[in-house]
Amino acid sequence: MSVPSPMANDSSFLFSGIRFNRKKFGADIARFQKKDNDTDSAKIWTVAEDGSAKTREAVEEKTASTKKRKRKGNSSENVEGFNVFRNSASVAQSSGEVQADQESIELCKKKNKKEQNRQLERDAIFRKQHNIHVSGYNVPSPLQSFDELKSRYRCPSYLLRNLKELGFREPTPIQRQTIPVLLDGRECFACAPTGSGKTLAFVCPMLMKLKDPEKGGIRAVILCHTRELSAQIFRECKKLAKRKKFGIKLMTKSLLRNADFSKFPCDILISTPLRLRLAIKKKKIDLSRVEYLVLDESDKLFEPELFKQIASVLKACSNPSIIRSLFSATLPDFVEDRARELMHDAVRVIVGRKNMASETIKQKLIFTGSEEGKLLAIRQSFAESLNPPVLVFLQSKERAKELYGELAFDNIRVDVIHSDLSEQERGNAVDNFRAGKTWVLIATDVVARGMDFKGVNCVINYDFPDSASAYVHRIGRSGRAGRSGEAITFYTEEDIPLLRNVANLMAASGCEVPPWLMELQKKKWKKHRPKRDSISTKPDL
Ligand SMILES: Nc1ncnc2c1ncn2[C@@H]1O[C@H](COP(=O)(O)OP(=O)(O)OP(=O)(O)O)[C@@H](O)[C@H]1O
Repeated sequence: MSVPSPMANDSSFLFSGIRFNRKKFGADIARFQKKDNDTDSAKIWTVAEDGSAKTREAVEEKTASTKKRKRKGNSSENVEGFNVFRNSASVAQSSGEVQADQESIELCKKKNKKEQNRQLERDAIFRKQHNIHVSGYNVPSPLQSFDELKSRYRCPSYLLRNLKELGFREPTPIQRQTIPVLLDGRECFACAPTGSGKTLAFVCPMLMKLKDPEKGGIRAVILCHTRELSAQIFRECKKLAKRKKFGIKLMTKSLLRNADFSKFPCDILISTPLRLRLAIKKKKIDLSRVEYLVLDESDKLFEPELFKQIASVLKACSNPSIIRSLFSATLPDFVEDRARELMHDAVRVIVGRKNMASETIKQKLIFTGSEEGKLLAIRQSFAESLNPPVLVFLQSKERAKELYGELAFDNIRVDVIHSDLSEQERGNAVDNFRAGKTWVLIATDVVARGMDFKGVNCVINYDFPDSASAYVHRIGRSGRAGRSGEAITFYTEEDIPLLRNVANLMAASGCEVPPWLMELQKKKWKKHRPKRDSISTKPDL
């Protein structure tokens, strides 16, 4: 079939292969030309640089010169071009013309379909290589590289430069898939291992979508469960937004107390649910313009004690075109169910297997017999080979304080973090650990999730974790961003019923587990916080 040049007559190329009586339908041609010179329908078929006729999409892909358009609508747009003309009452095409017309549409559809299928195959292979699993309608292709952010999505150069300066050469699997999903305006819930770059996976598309700073209210909200994690995400946002004057705010105690939220220009607000709920209730903060909402560590946020606060934030974010996304390294079924209820047409993205520990962590179980045995074991381990930074987790703040009391006088730089400390003290503990001033940080689960302490060599579960997700998140403070790490879990008699559960998690992430452990009976996790003997060796006063 020959393709007339689009230059000869603006409408002629629409009817390639059709004999058309121009004299008879002159009036309609004139009307059509006038109206649709610039519409999508008039540009469905165009001539590529090599002179061949291609769909608009194919040419755009090749030259990457025009702005991204919604793919969804393309096929209907194709047909619409013809419909506009056909519906004109004055047109009465002969049956031959109609047939040729339809053949041309069919051919075009077939070509499109073939190319779409090929792309789907390429995407499936690429996802398999990167262990990405998706479900949902019409999931966009994963990113091959950060450069594709520019060619496919016109990523501004400040952001590409910042990515480069931060040393991010290749997107991680979760970034490869969720960035295009969010840039396509789709809601999503995502699960990927600890330390796999989920923060960038939601901050990068958010900055791209916000485009430029504005002063008309709060445009994006990131919620996470602790102040420490909020502060960390705030810093990451600032680094990624460098050279662009976005209003990025952290909901601190003083902001909550002093800010006039009626005049609050803010592009991105990062907060814990509790503080944002207080701001909604007491300060009447307006979230009705929020376009993007991220729930980080979403499974934690959906737990009963935080859900009430989350619910009031979700309600206040009343913009009907809001894009919401959920991220975590653990995604229990009840959170998936909630996500499906909450979101429209959401895409589900899982990297690796759901709820799995990172494969870069060497995991060990040590039987210590008693509380005394634990203290002996940790001292011995530090004496033999203390390789800081080391994080030690305990099941309660009381026990964290007790262990700190024991180790503070050994010759190691040790600190403690728990919820009884002030915001300032907690911040200092985190900063000193990050700066290498503290070698061993004793902690409760307050820093078990999300915290990115670079280069933690070893995590010690002094007290057995209280759930599978606690285990995955705690040990995930080491072995981040592809680095290797180590995790040691002490156990006593009280923990034996749940030993098999941890053994399963270890085996699933590729660790060697003694066969006898795999033969133990599996028990359903319940909040596992047995009453333990005191750690303190000092006599009671
Ligand atoms: N594309 C990338 N290339 C190299 N490093 C990256 C890349 N993206 C993020 N990182 C780095 O990986 C580390 C972990 O990232 P991040 O804290 O976002 O992990 P996460 O998946 O959110 O972990 P968690 O589940 O524990 O919250 C950070 O130090 C971050 O700077």
